[in-house]
Amino acid sequence: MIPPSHGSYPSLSSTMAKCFIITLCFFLSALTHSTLASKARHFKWEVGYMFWSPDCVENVVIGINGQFPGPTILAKAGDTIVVELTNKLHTEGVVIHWHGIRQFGTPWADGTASISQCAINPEETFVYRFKVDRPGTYFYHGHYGMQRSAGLYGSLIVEVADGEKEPFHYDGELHMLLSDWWHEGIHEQSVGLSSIPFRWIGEPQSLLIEGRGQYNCSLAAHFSNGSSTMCELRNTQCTPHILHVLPNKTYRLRIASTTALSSLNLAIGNHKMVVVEADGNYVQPVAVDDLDIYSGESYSVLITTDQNPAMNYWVSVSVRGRHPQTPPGLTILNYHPNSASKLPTSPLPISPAWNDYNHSKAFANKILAAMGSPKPPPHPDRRIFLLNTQNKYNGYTKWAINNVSLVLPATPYLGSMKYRLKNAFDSAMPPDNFPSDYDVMKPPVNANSTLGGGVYMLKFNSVIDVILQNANALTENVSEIHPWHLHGHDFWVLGYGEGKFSEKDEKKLNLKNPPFKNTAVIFPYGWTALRFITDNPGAWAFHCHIEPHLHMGMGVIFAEGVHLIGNIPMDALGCGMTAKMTMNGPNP
Ligand SMILES: O=C1O[C@H]([C@@H](O)CO)C(O)=C1O
Repeated sequence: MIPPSHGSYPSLSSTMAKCFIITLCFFLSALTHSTLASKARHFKWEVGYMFWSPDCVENVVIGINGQFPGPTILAKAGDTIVVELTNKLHTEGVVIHWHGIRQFGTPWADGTASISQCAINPEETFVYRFKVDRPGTYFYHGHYGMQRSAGLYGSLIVEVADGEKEPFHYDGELHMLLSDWWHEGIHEQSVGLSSIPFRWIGEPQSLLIEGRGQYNCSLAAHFSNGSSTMCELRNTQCTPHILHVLPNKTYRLRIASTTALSSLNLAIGNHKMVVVEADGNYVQPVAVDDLDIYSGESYSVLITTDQNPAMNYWVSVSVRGRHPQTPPGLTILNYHPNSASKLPTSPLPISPAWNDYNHSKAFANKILAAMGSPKPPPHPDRRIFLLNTQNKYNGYTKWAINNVSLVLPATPYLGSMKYRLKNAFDSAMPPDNFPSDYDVMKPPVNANSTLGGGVYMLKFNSVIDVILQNANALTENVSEIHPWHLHGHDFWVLGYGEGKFSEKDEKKLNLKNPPFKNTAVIFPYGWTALRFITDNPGAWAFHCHIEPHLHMGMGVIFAEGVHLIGNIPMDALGCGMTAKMTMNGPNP
């Protein structure tokens, strides 16, 4: 018998006690596992370019496992998602962001190139492993360059855990992932954005519903003035995604927008929608005729199929907030047993005028937290004002926040902060405010911005307010919509207001039942007030979800408690100074 290397043999009684404890622990852990049967869901994905006709015109898209949009992930709250992602793009890197998933304890799986990880090189595999802790309607998308615009996206639906119930009833579920589509490829688009003279991407050619649109033809041809032809709809990649329903049932329609640019309005002929969820959080049920959805947002609505069952009905998605040059995206609510090809005889449902901002504001103000939702703390520890302006830098057109246009570093923030690498990014903390005499109603007096990659270092477990302040763009009388998305957290949307935020607006803030969201819009010439708690150690992007705007610098980086994070997987560190560090050891 081999003697123990040190100490004496344990006594019989202590062995028995340990054995008892171990058995008990084993028993308890088995019990916990069986009652909370959370599951790991494994996926193997290959991301690559492929020919595809999203709107009946052949183009190049980024697909996953040969599919566009990418596969839908269905999970239950508490599950662990494991995606082994292999980059088959051949000549460019890739990452995937899991939009709305907070990544508690796994900040390196947030899928943001230069922020949470190094882009995955061609032929390399990166494993995203993270928990979906909360039921809701989510999606995923590329977060490198403009790969989201190229079609790198899909749905991520998290159902309630086994044994749990949703706070509302429904008989069936329908999905609508919304996007916008350009015939010009993303390389031409992004070169245009960073050229002198500036070349804007323009409005999309088509709006897509579940990756399907119809260019140069119309499903509703018989309602237009005869100039557009009927679309060829059978068995093509652009065949509309029909919503099949039975009469007299209630359906949960999960809607998410991953548009690159467009703000959208959704309406269903003859059917009201009852909004019950926004960005993965329950809201006070509210009935609406049409619904605004900005890029980065998701909603669930309930619809009741109580209309004439002999008919089918239009589902229509149209552009708001920008002068539309894109026809509405259409599909059909198909009552069984009608044929899906039986087109509705009623005209398209009425969408509000693209610039009816009062309509949009009224909708935004109707979205309130469901009863029993967590309330915001009464006061912030720190308030950050972020002025959104369109600027110039050396003749290039940019977007800037407090006059700083974001440029991402070669080494992802998360790694350089965790390992305290010197000079890995801009050490200057960006400003918490902008000059008090700045006139938000006029183009910038001095349009020159600076470039920066500094970080807002936030105290861990503190309450942060962000006042997003919109302003006039470079052209007079133009102020645009920007939907802002926060990674790693939800925030309370305390309110929307007009003009420049001032002290008197303080009392307008809703501290009673503000919705908890991850994306919130700023209206032209307005402000939006947000509050969140820095409870998630990591480095997190906060940015305009309009992809070309982010590409032009419209974002900031927040970081909190990075010293508390666990070991970052090596595969996330293979670039910049973290790559050197893994070869040579950290800086002294
Ligand atoms: O960033 C943008 O640039 C154009 C325009 O401002 C200049 O062409 C536009 O509409 C944007 O949203």
